[in-house]
Amino acid sequence: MRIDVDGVSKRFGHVRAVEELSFTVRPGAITGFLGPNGSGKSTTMRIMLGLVSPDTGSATIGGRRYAELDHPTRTVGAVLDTMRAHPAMTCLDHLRLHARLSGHPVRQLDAAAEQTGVATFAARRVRTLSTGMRQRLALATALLGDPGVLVLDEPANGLDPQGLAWLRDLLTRLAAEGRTVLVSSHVLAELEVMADDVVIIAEGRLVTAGPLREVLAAAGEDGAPARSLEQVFLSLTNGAA
Ligand SMILES: Nc1ncnc2c1ncn2[C@@H]1O[C@H](COP(=O)(O)OP(=O)(O)OP(=O)(O)O)[C@@H](O)[C@H]1O
Repeated sequence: MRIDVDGVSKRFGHVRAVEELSFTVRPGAITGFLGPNGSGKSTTMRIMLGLVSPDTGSATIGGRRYAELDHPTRTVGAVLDTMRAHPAMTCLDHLRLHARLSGHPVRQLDAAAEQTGVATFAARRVRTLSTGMRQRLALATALLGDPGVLVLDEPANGLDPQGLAWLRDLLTRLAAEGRTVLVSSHVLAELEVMADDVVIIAEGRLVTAGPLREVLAAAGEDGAPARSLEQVFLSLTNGAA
């Protein structure tokens, strides 16, 4: 399923968070979503998930707005920066609760816990988790519905090098299964290794979007591609931070 962001604008008071933003995210690939702090990435992702309504434009998943999806949690899994998990609950109880609320089968819970490594600390209470463990639990929650689309806001946050390698493998596998994977991150070196496509925004507006290789080639000089995604990012978003 494709994600289509079409002419989206959103203001919060006098802050223009997103301005006339349009791009698509294709299935079967990892799309890196980049932009300086405050450039509108989280707002755009929240609009995709129906948590924020745009002033103009629309964000659709497989042609439908989130609120119009027949089975939202079976269609889209999300990791947002603000996962609410009760600190006194164990990871297993947290997953059970979410699975029950959304009507997902128990076998899917087991699969999500295995895939994310949560199975190894399922009996721990949420308040005792490290940042990386919380990220894994958030991902497991997102995967409960076996969704075809994943919208992940900084899932690499707080992961150690092993965690980053694990996340890269997991997302690569999920995309290879034909899922649509949109992932925001400030870890450009990591995104460069795993992303097939990139969408770069600054001050709420699109800077560039397309296959990573083409974006690197277009930003290069004298016929040679740009050296790194970081180089492209810094030159294209210069002064926008
Ligand atoms: N609920 C809100 N009320 C007021 N302003 C908001 C709200 N949500 C976001 N903003 C503002 O909108 C702009 C875009 O914020 P957003 O969180 O979407 O950026 P971001 O690219 O995800 O940033 P970061 O990389 O720092 O997470 C910022 O100026 C932010 O302060």
